[in-house]
Amino acid sequence: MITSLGYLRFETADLDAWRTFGAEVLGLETVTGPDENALYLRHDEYANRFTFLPGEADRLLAAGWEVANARALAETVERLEKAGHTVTPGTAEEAADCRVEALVHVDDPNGNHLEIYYSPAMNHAPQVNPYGNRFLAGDLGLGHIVLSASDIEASFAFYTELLGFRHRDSIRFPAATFGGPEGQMNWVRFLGVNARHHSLGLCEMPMPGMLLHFMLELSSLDEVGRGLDRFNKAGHAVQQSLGRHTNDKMVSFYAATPGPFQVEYGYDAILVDDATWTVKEITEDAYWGHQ
Ligand SMILES: Cc1ccc(O)c(O)c1CC[C@@H]1C(=O)CC[C@]2(C)C(=O)CC[C@@H]12
Ligand SMILES: [Fe+2]
Repeated sequence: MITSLGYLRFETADLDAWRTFGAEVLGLETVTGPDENALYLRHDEYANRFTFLPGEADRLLAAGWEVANARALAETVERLEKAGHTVTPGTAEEAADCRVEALVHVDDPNGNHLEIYYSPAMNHAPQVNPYGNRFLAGDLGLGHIVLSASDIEASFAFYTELLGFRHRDSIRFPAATFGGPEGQMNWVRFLGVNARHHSLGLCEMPMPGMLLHFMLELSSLDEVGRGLDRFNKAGHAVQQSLGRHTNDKMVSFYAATPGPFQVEYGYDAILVDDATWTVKEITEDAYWGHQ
């Protein structure tokens, strides 16, 4: 059973752009790591939350998902293999690079690559950033990601039945918005693994699985507002204006990154109690804003 979204690893054709964007716009802390050609960033006590490796393209290489301990990892591997998925152990070098004790590799049914790990290294030096940002992460995980899935049923079953993700809510949107057939409605499904409302969104789209956005949560409206100023000043176009979501109640905006996906920068999301939560369908993505 997955307990949180732990890390993201990217390939990038423009490491310098991410170096500047990560530190100066997102307000993350640049940290050192084993590969001197890579860029490492963090925003809480976890030693490594974001790794960028120089390469040909800009894409998410892996989402790292945490389990409680070695036993939980072994049980998860067994469940995946029993269901017919190929699970490959990570090497010692990969674990060292991700700052975890051990990890395994597996693909979801739409080709999004996951790593499942236990025992992330902590960095106990105070997290420093020039903007006084206090990111809400820790046990809630680094934030959330939204992935595309052409066969959303297969990915939904994979994450909920094999990895313990809980369905929180869904929204329908016209398939034509993203190149699908006229008149058809597609789903976005929101899944949680801890008190964060969603750690994963699955967006039904007729294309190979890829990252659509990742979300970072801050502690105040002013941190989001000052972020908005930095995005605008740095020329990272805001692509959806400030607004409040109807499901997790987060106030956020979406902006371009140096990659072909967006970042959502927000605050004020609710926490979910699994004991009392029931699945909903939301029929608007925002109470206001997000234009
Ligand atoms: C509706 C919603 C609630 C919480 C979130 O964190 C969140 O990112 C969203 C937006 C989901 C959003 C959508 O509803 C329509 C299709 C969208 C725009 C995408 O292509 C990615 C995000 C999707
Ligand atoms: Fe989001």
